[in-house]
Amino acid sequence: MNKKSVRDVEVNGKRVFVRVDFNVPVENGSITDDTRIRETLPTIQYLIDNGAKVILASHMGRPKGEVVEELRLNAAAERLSELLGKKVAKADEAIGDAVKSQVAALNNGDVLLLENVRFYAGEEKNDPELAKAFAELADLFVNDAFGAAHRAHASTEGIAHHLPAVSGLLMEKELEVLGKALSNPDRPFTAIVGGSKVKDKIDVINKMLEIADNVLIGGGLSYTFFKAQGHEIGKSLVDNEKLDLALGFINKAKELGKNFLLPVDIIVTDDFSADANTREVGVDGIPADWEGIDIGPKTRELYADVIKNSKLVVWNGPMGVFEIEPFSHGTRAVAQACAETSAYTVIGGGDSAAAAEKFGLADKMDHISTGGGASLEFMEGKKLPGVEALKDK
Ligand SMILES: Nc1ncnc2c1ncn2[C@@H]1O[C@H](COP(=O)(O)OP(=O)(O)O)[C@@H](O)[C@H]1O
Ligand SMILES: O=C(OP(=O)(O)O)[C@H](O)COP(=O)(O)O
Repeated sequence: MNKKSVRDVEVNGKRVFVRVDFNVPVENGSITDDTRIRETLPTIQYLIDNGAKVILASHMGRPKGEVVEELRLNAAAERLSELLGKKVAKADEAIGDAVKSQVAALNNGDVLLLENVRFYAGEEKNDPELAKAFAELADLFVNDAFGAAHRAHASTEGIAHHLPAVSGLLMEKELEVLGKALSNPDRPFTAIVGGSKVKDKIDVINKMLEIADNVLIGGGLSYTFFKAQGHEIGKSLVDNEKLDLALGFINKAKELGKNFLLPVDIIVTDDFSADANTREVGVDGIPADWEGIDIGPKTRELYADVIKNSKLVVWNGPMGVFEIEPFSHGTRAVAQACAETSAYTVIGGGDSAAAAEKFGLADKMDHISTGGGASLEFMEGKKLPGVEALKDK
């Protein structure tokens, strides 16, 4: 990576403002998945061990500039305390005199978590005044919030204009792994793109057609391709405005000599529920009043084979409605193949990460990104503002 990391600067005795992404799922006040908190431990522990005064900041949810009680970061502070085996102080605000006093009271190695930065309207507007107020709390800015790196907000981008700014260790790891896939992939390189909407995945499919050897398509976005090819798709998900684009991708793959695979069979259903009727059909067999909901067994085998013969696999988006058990087999088969292959496997956050977790296969993957939107934008080849703002090496 060409950006400086926390290891490249002196932190001893310094007040260090660390932007993390503690935007974790919470149900009834309890955190249901603390992956994003655990993944920041190397950076926080490094700073503690090296005598920094650690000031953590994060967003949670989308409170739109107002205080929303359920979106306070108290549960995150408690979980972090447990994981570090050390008291983490929690501020009830993110700027202001009370916070300044709490920062002034920090000893080397102490940790303070500020309140949700999105309680301030200036955060998402990247307001320079708010960025300055954050910067005044610290001597150094460390960005470890890969999950929010695609946002140009006051605590991810603005603050970097007022303080020396470097990456944290999680940010560094994410950029290294995803960056290698983009710039110097081991081959055969297979990209798997699924999920619900074509429009969300256009740029990533386009980029993958250019850099990968195999592009496997699944999930709801397949049906736009099928319709573009003239197949009956019944009530399946479709984006009628993207039919030409879908055909364009098929042609582009041919021109570039890429192996672009669409499902060869499909599970269809007459209702979007666990006890609905289902059938396995070929791509020409979707009944007019049914919808495609998962890839079929032949496709599962075909895709698993490609995955097993790859050296690098990048997966973004489920193959079907995996949240409902009878429609989860395609996504499970892809996850299983990713778990078994000797290829280096990268999961691009979001629903595919949730699926791998649900099937108990998460620890068999080589890298699961902590950023859904961020990893997608990165894989599309876009620049991430939270990274661009950091110091070059
Ligand atoms: N055939 C399908 N029809 C409707 N929805 C689908 C289909 N296949 C997958 N989905 C849905 O797509 C959603 C995930 O889409 P998306 O957000 O694009 O993925 P990701 O978060 O991995 O990028 C899941 O909730 C899944 O149920
Ligand atoms: O959870 C997040 O997004 P993700 O689900 O796309 O990874 C990040 O914390 C960014 O949150 P945001 O999309 O509200 O800016």
